[in-house]
Amino acid sequence: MIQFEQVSKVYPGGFQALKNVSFSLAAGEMAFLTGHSGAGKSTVLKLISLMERPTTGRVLINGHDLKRIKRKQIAYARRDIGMIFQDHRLLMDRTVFDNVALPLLIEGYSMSEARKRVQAALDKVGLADKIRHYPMMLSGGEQQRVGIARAVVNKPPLLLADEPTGNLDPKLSAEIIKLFEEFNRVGVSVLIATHDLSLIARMRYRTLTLKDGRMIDDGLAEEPA
Ligand SMILES: Nc1ncnc2c1ncn2[C@@H]1O[C@H](COP(=O)(O)OP(=O)(O)OP(=O)(O)O)[C@@H](O)[C@H]1O
Repeated sequence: MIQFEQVSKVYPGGFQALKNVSFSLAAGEMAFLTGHSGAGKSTVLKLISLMERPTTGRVLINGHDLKRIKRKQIAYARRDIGMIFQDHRLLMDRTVFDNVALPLLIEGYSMSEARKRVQAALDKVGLADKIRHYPMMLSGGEQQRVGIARAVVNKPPLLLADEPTGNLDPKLSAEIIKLFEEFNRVGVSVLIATHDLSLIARMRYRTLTLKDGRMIDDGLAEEPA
């Protein structure tokens, strides 16, 4: 699904965020990406979602070299990726329905089809009864679940999450991870960037570890002492 081959990224200004990073994530796999602040986790996600381009090396998605995707094709290519952010990036002056429907309406779905899909996505994250609410009326955990519903509403084969539990307590964090597991169980590939090692250790998933832009480990995380 995702393949990094000797990828380096130097940002304008000269900072090298990634150094010769190679790894792959198989279709249907779920893994965590961890490392200290500034280690390069978000940069990896930005390269996959075409928000940044590698300086050297190749990033392939389903065998397609992202270098071949032209600027005009980026929006189309991104439809296959559901993105989830720590700050969920909801439109606060729009209802839950409007927020989740947005990607579908941009893609040109009819309102009646969008309504069905939004309902199904909100059902999956357990928020069907909050469809007319505004994000302000929801708890932090609920807001994050609206963000997840928006990411999955057009059924992308890949979910990328950047610190999705960053603002949540351990119990809510576990619930969010359980949701990712449910999507993974039906075949969606999931890559979750987080610095929360205790969360990862409890999960026993494959964990990719970055340090100063290098991939230093790829295996199961250790339980913190
Ligand atoms: N657009 C940019 N321009 C210049 N430098 C950048 C840019 N984006 C990120 N960086 C630098 O690259 C390094 C890696 O950033 P990145 O956001 O990938 O790290 P991270 O592991 O996700 O960190 P955090 O956990 O703090 O979000 C950081 O030192 C950051 O300052």
